[in-house]
Amino acid sequence: MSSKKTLFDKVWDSHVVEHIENGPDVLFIDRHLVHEVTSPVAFLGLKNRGIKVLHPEKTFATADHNTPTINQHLPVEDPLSANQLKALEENSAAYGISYWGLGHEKNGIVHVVGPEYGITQPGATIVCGDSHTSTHGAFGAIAFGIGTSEVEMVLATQCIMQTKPKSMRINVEGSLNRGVTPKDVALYIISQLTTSGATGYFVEYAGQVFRDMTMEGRMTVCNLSIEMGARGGMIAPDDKTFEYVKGREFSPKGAALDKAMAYWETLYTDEGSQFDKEITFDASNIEPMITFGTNPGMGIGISNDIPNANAVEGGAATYQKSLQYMNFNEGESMMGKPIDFVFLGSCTNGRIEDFRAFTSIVKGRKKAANVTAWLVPGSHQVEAAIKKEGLLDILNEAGFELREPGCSACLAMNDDKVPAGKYAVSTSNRNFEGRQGPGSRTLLASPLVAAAAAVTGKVTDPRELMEAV
Ligand SMILES: CC(C)[C@@](O)(CC(=O)O)C(=O)O
Ligand code: SF4
Repeated sequence: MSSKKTLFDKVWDSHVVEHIENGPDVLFIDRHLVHEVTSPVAFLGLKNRGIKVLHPEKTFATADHNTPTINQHLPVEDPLSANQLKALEENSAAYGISYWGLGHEKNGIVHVVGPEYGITQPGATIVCGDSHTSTHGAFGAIAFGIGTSEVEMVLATQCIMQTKPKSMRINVEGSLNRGVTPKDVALYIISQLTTSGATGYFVEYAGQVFRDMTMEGRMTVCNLSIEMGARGGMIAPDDKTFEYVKGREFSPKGAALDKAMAYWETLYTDEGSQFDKEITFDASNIEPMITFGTNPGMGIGISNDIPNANAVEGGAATYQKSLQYMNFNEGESMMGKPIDFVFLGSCTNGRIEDFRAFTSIVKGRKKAANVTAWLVPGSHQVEAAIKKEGLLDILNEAGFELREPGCSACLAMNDDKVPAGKYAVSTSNRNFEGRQGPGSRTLLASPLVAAAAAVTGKVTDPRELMEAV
């Protein structure tokens, strides 16, 4: 048995409380993030069994899915949303869990505020009743989504039973071309692997492209791991990671930080470690991406034409159904297709870096008259940074308004829904049928592509609008 270990092995093995013979491992969970959608039934389970939350100090709740993104100071009108939010507030109070509800200065999308407040740390195990929990892997944590019954298990025991996934390393070597963002890297990888290409694996992203990325960019990539079926995704922590984490409210300080750093600096894959699967891509092959179908794997480089059915895994019938829903045809170019909505936000691309990118394109231009644009910061910290950096003035000048934090139009669980038949260029992570509202048609893309569409009113290559370098 080789003593060489992958990053994933190191973190996983250091959290195994018990191994069940021919069964799963029992993992200790360092941080448990909670939101209003997948927690009510879990808390009810605790109540029915008369047990309490074992580690409330390791559990953090925020409201994000059902929240309106305007007039958050007013009562929530939608009765279902109001009930969900009220239940989370009451459960958090009953079980002694910190709750960042509507109007709280720390409120925001769960996968945005976790890192912002230092809850997310290298080498930790982090779970949430949400498949985009993989976001936190950007810090070298093992972070993954769990179901409601597992939420209850973690609340009660701070542990979870998990079968160890296989390990995959995805390398992207070289440097990104102009106009290519971390979102494009992720959509490109998913288009190559398909939505099931990493099923059963936990992925480590490695190579120059990820080393060169900011923490926000790394979070975007890890966030999308689930969209190729992976259990999670992670990137080895480095000085960029440590600088991001240090000084945040819940990150270690003083001697505790020195101790943590000693552990964090061991978090890398040993030279010569073996992965169950390893794939390498060349960054020079990646251009701005856009999806044309109804799963995140149905993406193409923006200058390419929609591929024909037999070129696509999953069968011609499924593919045709998808094109029918989108009212697109094989062989068509995406460029120039008229769009109706633009959504900048979500746990994938709702951070300050995303608003900087969007603003860089719309600066000095005007929102297209036929476009409804929703610009939704991932948190109040992002909102404050947008204002502090003067981005809001530029956005307002271009005809855009900034909303208040929340999941918003990423999914149709709040007031922000895209009407049936309308096309939305969206910086979120899912383009399933009806994801943004019944009959809505989602084109997943980067903040640059979203901005280019917002000012032209149609699918546009952002490189045509970028300052010549
Ligand atoms: C549906 C919602 C709760 C969710 O956050 C769930 C998830 O990501 O698992 C999503 O974005 O699909
Ligand atoms: S922003 Fe979208 S993907 Fe992320 S947690 Fe909210 S609903 Fe889920």
